[in-house]
Amino acid sequence: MPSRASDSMRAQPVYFHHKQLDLSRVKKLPDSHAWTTAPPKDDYPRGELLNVETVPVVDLADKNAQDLLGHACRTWGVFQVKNHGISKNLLEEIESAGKGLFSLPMHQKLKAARSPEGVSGYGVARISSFFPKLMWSEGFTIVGSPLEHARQLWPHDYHKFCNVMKEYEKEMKKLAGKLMWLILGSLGVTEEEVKWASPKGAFEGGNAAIQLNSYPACPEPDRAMGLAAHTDSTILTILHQNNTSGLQVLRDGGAGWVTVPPLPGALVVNIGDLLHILSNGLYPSVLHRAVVNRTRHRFSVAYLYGPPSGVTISPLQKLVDQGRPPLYRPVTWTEYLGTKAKHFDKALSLVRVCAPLNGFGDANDHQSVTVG
Ligand SMILES: C=C1C[C@]23C[C@@]1(O)CC[C@H]2[C@@]12CCC[C@@](C)(C(=O)O1)[C@H]2[C@@H]3C(=O)O
Ligand SMILES: O=C(O)CCC(=O)C(=O)O
Ligand SMILES: [Fe+2]
Repeated sequence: MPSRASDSMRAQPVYFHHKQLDLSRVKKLPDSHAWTTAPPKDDYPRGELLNVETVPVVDLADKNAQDLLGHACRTWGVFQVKNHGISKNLLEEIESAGKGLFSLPMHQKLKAARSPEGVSGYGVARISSFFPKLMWSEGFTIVGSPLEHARQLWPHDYHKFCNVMKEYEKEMKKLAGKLMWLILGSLGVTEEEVKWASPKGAFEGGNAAIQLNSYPACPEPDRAMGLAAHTDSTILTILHQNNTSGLQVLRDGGAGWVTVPPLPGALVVNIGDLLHILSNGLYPSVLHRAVVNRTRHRFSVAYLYGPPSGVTISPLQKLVDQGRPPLYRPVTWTEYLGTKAKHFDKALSLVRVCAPLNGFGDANDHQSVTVG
C-alpha cells in the first residue's frame, strides 16, 4: 500500500513516443497535431445569443451556498465559486510562476521532464497515448515537493517557485476541505459518516497534485485540441484559468459543449470520478476539455484533490439502501488512477457493479468524445 502521496499517484506509467515540440515557435499546424474531428468554434457567444444556460456561479458567502452547490453538482458537475478565500495576490503569483516556467527554453524545461514511470515534472498530456493526434499543450505536474525539478529549471533561483507552490497547496487544501463539507452536507452526510475526514479534521489528510497547463496561441485552432475530453480521477478539481477562455464542459441534452468563461477572481470546481462513486452516481463527474485560440496564450492551474493513500472510496452508506444499491465497488485512489491510466474513459464503468437506476451511462461513456 503506498505510504506517500506521490506513491499513490505513480501507478500509471505512460510512454511517450513523440518529441516535445516547442509549440510557441510553430507557424503551421503539423500533421501530428491536426485533429480530424476538430472542436467547433467557441460555443460561448452562440450560447449567449441563444440564451442557453451557463455554468452556475456560487458565492460561498451566500447563506444558501450548500443548497446551491448541491444543485450545481447534481445538474452540471461543475460550477464557479466566488468569495473562496484564495487571495488575488496568490492567484497572480501562481499564474506568473507558471508563465515563467513555460517560457523557459525547451532544452531547459526538458531537464525537469516527467520520467515514464513518474508523476511529477514537465511533459505532454498524460492522456496523449489514447489519441492518434497530439494535443496543443504542455504541462507540469507537482506531487509533493517540486524542489528537485525547480533546481534543475532554475539552479540559482528556485526558492520563489517552491514557496509559491507550497503556499498554493496549503490554501487550496483548506478550500477543498470547505467545499467537501458543503458538498457532502448537501447530500445530508455528516462528519462522523466520513472516517477519513478526521483525525486531522477538515479533510486535511487528503492527497493532491498541482497541474500547471500551458496552451500557446495556435495557427489553426479549429483543427487543434488543447486537452482532449476527459473526466478527472479526483474527488474534486479546483481550477484557476487566466483571462483567456478555453475550458468547455459537455452539457448533455441540448447545449453540447459549453464554455466556462473566465470570471475575474472566480475559481472553477469540477466534480471528479471519485465523488461520482462516493455519491453513488448522484453527483456525476463532468466531461471537459480545453480548446485553443489563434492569438492568446492560455494558462490554467488545476488542484487535483483526492483521498488519503490507502483509503477506499465507495458509495456513502447514507446514500445506499434497498431501493438504491451501491453502484460502484470500493477502490483506492491508487487503484483508480491505475485503471484510468490503462483504460481511460472506461475506468468508471469498470468499477461499476450495477447498472445505474436512471438508465444512463456514466459521464465517461459519452458518445461524443472527440477522438482525433
Ligand atoms: C492525480 C492525478 C490526476 C491526473 C493524473 C495525476 O496523477 C496527476 C495529473 C492529473 C491529470 C491532469 C490533466 C488531466 C488528467 C486526466 C491527466 O492526464 O493528468 C489528470 C489525471 C486524472 O485526473 O486522471
Ligand atoms: O485548462 C483547462 O481549462 C483544463 C485543465 C484540466 O482539465 C486538467 O488539468 O485536468
Ligand atoms: Fe481535467
